[in-house]
Amino acid sequence: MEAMKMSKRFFAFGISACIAIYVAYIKWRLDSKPLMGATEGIAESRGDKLNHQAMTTDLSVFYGIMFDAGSTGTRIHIFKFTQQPRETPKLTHETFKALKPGLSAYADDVEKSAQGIEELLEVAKKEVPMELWKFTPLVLKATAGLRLLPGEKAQKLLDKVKEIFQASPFFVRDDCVSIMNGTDEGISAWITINFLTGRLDDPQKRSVGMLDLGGGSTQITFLPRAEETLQTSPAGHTTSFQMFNHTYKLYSYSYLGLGLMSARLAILGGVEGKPSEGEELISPCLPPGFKSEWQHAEIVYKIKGQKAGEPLYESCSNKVAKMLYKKVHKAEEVKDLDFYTFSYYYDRAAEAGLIDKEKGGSLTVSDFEIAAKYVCKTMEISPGSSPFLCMDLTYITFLLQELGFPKSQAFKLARKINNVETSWALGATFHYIDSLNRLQY
Ligand SMILES: O=c1[nH]cnc2c1ncn2[C@@H]1O[C@H](COP(=O)(O)OP(=O)(O)O)[C@@H](O)[C@H]1O
Ligand SMILES: [Ca+2]
Repeated sequence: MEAMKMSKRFFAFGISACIAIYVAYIKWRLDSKPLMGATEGIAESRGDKLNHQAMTTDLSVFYGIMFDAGSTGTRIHIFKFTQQPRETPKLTHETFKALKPGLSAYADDVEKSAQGIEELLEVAKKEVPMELWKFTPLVLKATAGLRLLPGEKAQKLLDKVKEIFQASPFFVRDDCVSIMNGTDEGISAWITINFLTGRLDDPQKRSVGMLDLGGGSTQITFLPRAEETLQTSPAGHTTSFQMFNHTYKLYSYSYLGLGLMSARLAILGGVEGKPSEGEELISPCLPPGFKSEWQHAEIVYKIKGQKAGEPLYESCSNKVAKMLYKKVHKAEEVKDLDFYTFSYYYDRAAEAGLIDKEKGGSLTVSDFEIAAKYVCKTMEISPGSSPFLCMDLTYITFLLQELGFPKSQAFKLARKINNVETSWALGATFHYIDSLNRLQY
């Protein structure tokens, strides 16, 4: 149902507007590569005649501000676009700043959420020239953290942010603050990665798939080549949208509760939103004899490792396999496609020393498995400084296989491409600017 509504919404962007904007994207991508990061020397239009409608006509410089209210943190992305008269816009720069914890951490003290939002807005004020503030769209989209909160609590947080946004000097519409649905999240990230890797200009060119592992939810999005994939997908796992005179039918699904932090809780045997009241959560994935506290979604849990028996990796994988049992749809086709992985896939690979923290790299499912076995083995002797690493790597190893990836499958891990964060934020900004442009017609 959600995906159906989503597809309609995407269609509702308007076919003509979509074609226009994506022709612009494609030309922009082609033109922008050499310009990435090189913003100096570009004349900035600062006249008072600037107005919102002029965004795609007269302006030589414009900006878009996207807040990502994730379950573990809030991040601002400030995108700078340049556009010469009668030419297509180019993405020339991104400014990024992240704060922890996520917005959902303030569910019981909404006023406290203001400080972080205001701090990030200050970054935008520094970055965007003052005379462009009132033409610069400001948007916040929340993901799993707010999806997992009771509706009323989430709404209060959104209302607070909206109040702050409306008092800001930026351009805000009524829809400036919202909870994004999981399919939009996956599609937006898919657009980002295919845009940044230059695959959006040619529908014949093989697109790449996208895997995002957040704190609360995880997404898989790809463009199936086999009709069978679409036909055999469960309801709600496919969606379509119009792009560059082409209808893209994507496989996109977001698993709420299978983000890494939510998965930890499930593996520990806890229930989201319910304190365990003095009771200890004992896990076969934690180092034997290890005892500590773990905070998740504002609740502090007492946690403990199970007594040594089986090797840690063995006992942990049994638990993880049970936790994931029948929760994830295996799409056969994924093994024939190239995928980029984001967020915690990247962070945990970097923490385990599998990739360079800055440069990223390429890894197979087996690499995660070998690292999991190695880390779990070392933890049998000493918990070390990352007591969750055995659990996290084991979970990633199993999740990837549950999603249908064979052990030999290689993934690309990139935090940034051309100095732009690989996240759903850029794709979602495209959509938003597109919807603003539509208002002109
Ligand atoms: O734009 C980004 N740049 C770098 N890392 C990001 C970005 N967005 C999310 N992450 C990473 O995502 C993970 C947390 O996911 P998040 O808090 O977004 O949960 P959610 O997507 O389930 O709401 C962390 O590893 C965080 O570093
Ligand atoms: Ca996220």
